[in-house]
Amino acid sequence: MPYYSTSSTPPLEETYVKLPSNALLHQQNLSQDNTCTKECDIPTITLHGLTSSISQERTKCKEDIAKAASEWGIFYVLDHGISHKLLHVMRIEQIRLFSMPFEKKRSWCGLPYGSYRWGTPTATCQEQFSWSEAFHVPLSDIGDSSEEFKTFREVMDKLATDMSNLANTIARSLSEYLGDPSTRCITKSCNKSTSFFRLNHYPNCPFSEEIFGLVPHTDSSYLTIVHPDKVGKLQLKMNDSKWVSVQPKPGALIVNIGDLFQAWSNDVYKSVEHRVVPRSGADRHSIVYFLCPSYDSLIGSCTGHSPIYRSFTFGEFRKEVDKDVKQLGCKVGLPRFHL
Ligand SMILES: O=C(O)CCC(=O)C(=O)O
Ligand SMILES: [Fe+2]
Repeated sequence: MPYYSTSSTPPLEETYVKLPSNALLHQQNLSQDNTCTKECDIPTITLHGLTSSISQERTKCKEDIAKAASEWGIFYVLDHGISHKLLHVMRIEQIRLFSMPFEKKRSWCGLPYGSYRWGTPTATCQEQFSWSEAFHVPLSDIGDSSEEFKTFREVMDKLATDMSNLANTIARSLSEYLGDPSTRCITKSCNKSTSFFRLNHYPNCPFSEEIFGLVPHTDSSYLTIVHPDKVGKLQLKMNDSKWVSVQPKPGALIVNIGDLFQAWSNDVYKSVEHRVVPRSGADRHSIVYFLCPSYDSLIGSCTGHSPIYRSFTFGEFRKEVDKDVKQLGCKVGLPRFHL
């Protein structure tokens, strides 16, 4: 019987050690300049300001969000309106899901077929491998109606509604700040059924010094909302190419700008490159909501003149990303659409 058939852990180690190491990528990833040396205090936005009865406070909050999105591409939000109890219950369901036998997770687990991913099937070397497993849950289809996943579905559905409202509130604020009449297009084209959740699990890793939990990437969304657990390990790339770590902040969610907002805003808002490093001695979990439009939605520049990227549909973008990942082992993303 293969060792993993009754274990919940996917065969990450067997797969990783069989891959060759790429000396050049290894050097780039782990060189002195690239090593994460410090913690970073990203901006914190208290969202209460957006609904204040005082107009100056609403304007100030909008400005703060836009400033954080353009200078950092990532920020904490407090007063986000998502119940801590709901997030806690979701976390319990998440841990229960990942603790199921690997074979069960792989084969079905009550979610749409293909929701479960582990490692990096397209990796051609160790440096492209992610030491993690994930469930991608499209919100149009939260899974079958079996009794075993009833609570999971109910909690996920409630959280999806709340996350969708939060994501749309932030997206609306960011787009209104740039003052474009097409503002409504963003929030109109993104709804609960076009966005998705990713539940991430980073198992305890014996090679934590030399491997990624999630390889460096930008998100292919308008924006992303992350609910990390207490284990840090999320890192972002600063303008000087140095990696810094973003610690979880009690009560806060982390919002990061994705590629679509960067394209739409003509590079005003930054889709920040980030990665997760695994930890030896502890597992890590995160719940991630990606605000995405329907595949046929056109992403054009809001400025209308001197656009940096050609217009593209979200479907086209995803297709390009999938092709690059298959052929090159990594995503190219927005540079493919540069004019
Ligand atoms: O686990 C995290 O903190 C971040 C996950 C992430 O970047 C992603 O799922 O795209
Ligand atoms: Fe990400």
